[in-house]
Amino acid sequence: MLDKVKHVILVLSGKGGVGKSTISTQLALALRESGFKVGLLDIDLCGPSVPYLLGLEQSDVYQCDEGWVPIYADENKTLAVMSIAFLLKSRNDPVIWRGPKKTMMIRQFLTDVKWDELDYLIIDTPPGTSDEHITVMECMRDVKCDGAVMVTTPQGVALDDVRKELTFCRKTGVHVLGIVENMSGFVCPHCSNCTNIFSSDGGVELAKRSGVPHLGTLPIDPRLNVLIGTTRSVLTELPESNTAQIFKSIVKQITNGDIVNAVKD
Ligand SMILES: Nc1ncnc2c1ncn2[C@@H]1O[C@H](COP(=O)(O)OP(=O)(O)OP(=O)(O)O)[C@@H](O)[C@H]1O
Ligand code: SF4
Repeated sequence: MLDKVKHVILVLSGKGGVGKSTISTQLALALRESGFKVGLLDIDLCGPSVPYLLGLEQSDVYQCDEGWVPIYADENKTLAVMSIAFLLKSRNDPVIWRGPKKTMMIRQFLTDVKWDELDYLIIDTPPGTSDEHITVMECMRDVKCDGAVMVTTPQGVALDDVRKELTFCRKTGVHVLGIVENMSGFVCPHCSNCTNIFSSDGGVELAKRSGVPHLGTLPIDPRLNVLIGTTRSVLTELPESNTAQIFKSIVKQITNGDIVNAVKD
């Protein structure tokens, strides 16, 4: 049930392991810190890691007459979380459902979670352009989805996959809000200097060439990993860091509505 949800934002990546779940989670937390009521829906059947990232693995979800009730990550109920992982007996259980069951589960997840009033619902999707992906996109046609934030690393292989993903979005009619380049350079935990280990600015270039906004470039920041297993935001924990400033800027761009309108026009 998305009728009480004002904005829906998908987080996509062409490839696994590029930081999609980390960005979905920190984006949700950053939106919460900015005063919004937020939901985070993890439908990454390949690796549903949101409960792990937020330290909610032991939480149990239950079903009421109106659907699944999400887990609230805080007392004020400003962050509601639902993940496919909550339905697995153990975090190590693989999701071995075949196509139709997976598809049905995703559809149900998009329609049968009892979200309260939310300003933003962030959806962490499976990577790539698989069947599950197509299902998500199809369902999004019926939902007032603002668009997708695309996550990539700066390397060529990841960028190739993002290119495919951009084409996929165009074909399925999902607006692309912009590209976030992740793991671009390494922030030294001692002196906070950022060193470009691999190539850099690949995401920026791709955004420019594709005519899609570049939302920000995040370095590999080992301090982000300290936040794993908590519901703490980089905005409150590392307020002076470049990483926090980038998340702030992404939130600003998403919430001021310009990019939503720019891509829709
Ligand atoms: N900017 C970053 N700085 C430091 N570590 C990061 C950063 N982004 C992601 N990571 C780490 O990289 C690993 C992979 O990230 P994550 O699980 O978010 O990727 P993913 O794209 O969601 O992967 P999957 O496709 O498997 O779901 C995690 O251990 C995460 O903590
Ligand atoms: S980045 Fe700075 S603190 Fe880190 S290893 Fe290099 S000189 Fe030392």
